[in-house]
Amino acid sequence: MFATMSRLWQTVRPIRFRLYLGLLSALTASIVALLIPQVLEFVVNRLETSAVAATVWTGGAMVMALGILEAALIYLRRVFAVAPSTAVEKQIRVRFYAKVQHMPVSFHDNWGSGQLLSRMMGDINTIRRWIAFGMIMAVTSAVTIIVGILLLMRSSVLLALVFIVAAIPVSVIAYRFHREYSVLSRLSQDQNGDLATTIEQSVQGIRVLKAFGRGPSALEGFTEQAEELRRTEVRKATAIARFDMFMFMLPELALGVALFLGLHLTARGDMNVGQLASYFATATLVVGPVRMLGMLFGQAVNATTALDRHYEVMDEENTIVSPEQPRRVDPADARGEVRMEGVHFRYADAPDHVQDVLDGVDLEIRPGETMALVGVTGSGKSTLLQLVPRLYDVTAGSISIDGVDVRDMDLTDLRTLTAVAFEDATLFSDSVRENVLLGADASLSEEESEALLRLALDTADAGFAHDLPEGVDTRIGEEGMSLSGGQRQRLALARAIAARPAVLLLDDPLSALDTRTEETVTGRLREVLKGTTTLIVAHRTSTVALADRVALLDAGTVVAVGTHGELMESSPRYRWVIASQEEEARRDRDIETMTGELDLRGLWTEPKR
Ligand SMILES: Nc1ncnc2c1ncn2[C@@H]1O[C@H](COP(=O)(O)OP(=O)(O)OP(=O)(O)O)[C@@H](O)[C@H]1O
Repeated sequence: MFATMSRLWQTVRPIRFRLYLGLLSALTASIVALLIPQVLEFVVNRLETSAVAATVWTGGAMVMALGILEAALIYLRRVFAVAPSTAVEKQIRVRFYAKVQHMPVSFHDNWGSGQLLSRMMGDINTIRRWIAFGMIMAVTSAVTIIVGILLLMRSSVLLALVFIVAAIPVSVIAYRFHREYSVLSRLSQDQNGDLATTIEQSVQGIRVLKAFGRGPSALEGFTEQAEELRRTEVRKATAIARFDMFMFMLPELALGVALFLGLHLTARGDMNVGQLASYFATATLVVGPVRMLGMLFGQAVNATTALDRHYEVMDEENTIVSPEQPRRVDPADARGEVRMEGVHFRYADAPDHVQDVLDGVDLEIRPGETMALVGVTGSGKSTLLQLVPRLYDVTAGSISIDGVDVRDMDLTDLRTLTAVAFEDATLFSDSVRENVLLGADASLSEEESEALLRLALDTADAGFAHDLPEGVDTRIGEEGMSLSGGQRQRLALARAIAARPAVLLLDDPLSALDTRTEETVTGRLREVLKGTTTLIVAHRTSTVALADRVALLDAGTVVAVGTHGELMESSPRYRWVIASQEEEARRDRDIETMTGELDLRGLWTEPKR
């Protein structure tokens, strides 16, 4: 806990001064509150010797003034602590977002999105509450208790000892509570993250769940997860309730014993009435922070857990970064020659006995050439494509563009040189324009951007965007208009084209298009892509036709390279892969026809007589 908290102390460095001021205000407010019993003692003792009215007036005015001062200081504590703590919260959140953004794809393969979401929202919120309130109040309560006990000693050492003795079981109970609650707090926050992942997956996969009638079983699974979290929360609440019970009971017991002893001492004349009154007023003020310390202890444990979870992500090492001294490649002068030499790759979670997905790939794509990548499903085509812009790094061998190893380039340069269109087209909740021009040169003038947008949409046969309710300014994506799979794919393709890269990487970008649209797009791509080196994963023979040459990927290596015609003649394996792809395409077409017939029958209704 202390190591984590001292790390937090480094994080709050920019607002430390204001936190000190907040702490000072809170401490002064507590001391002011502790002065009130001293006034009480003074008033009670003076009543016997001085004029009653004057003493009462003076005492009353002093208590009121101290009360107002205490309230003003509490206000100041909030002013000093709350605003800067929200600034730190924002800073922590932005850094977390930046970290998650910069981490390689392999990091995201391992982390559930719900876990990241709950760390980004819930945990950081807990940390902010600890900075703004918990941290200051924990110190203030501890100081109040210490000063309070010193004042109690001033009234009576014996009676103060009663309080000190009560602190022994409190610390034993607090230690045991800490051990139990830390485990429960971590469990609950992890379960919250898992629950968020489940919600996110169910919302994203709602169509699949509905289409396969898996809604009830998904609900069952979710209910079970929610029940587990509920059980953890109940265990947490029980632990807090038990701890709170002792934190309430022990000070009250101490007060009871002190009252018994105090009255006895006063009756014997060892203590005056003023001292007794002051003792009990101070004791009542000390009891508050003791109880609060219990609550704050729970908050400290929650904050430590939240911080540990936060730092777990922040401490993850980013393996895909720009080298310290990158070799500059000017995207404007790039020829786009791609060379792969002895490329090996295996996913981090692959079992030891499994062969590398890419097991020594050698391939050269000439400047301006369009190369199709063909292979059976799972042969590693998408994986190979992702190695070029370093979404993953090769585990051995090298990939170079224009003779420069991609790992020696600045990442921004590399990702300006390359653009990818994935099969699974991701669009953001933004306008068509913003989505398509996402990777476009930011220095283009408005007219140039417009022209580029038009060219990209035309090439990808995405002219439908102009007919949307607000044309290319129509908001699409999750919070906007829903588009069909083919429309989404065409926009993703337009986005890759608009980036005007030297190396274009297309992961089966036409799979959701019907044959006729695919032909149109293929023809236009041929024209526009003249001069752009293109590596295209092809599942359909019609896409292969787009390519100047084809590479056949099999068992982790490139086993044949040549034109489609050459390979059809020379490679039996290629003929077999193409034949299976055509068979698959024929089956898809049959299914399309069958669906059409079914639709017609469904739509046809008996005319009313
Ligand atoms: N993120 C990942 N983590 C672990 N293994 C993965 C990951 N992505 C893919 N794989 C595995 O790597 C192998 C190659 O997958 P890849 O997607 O590259 O094949 P592909 O040839 O593109 O397949 P398809 O034609 O079906 O798209 C597969 O066995 C797959 O299970």
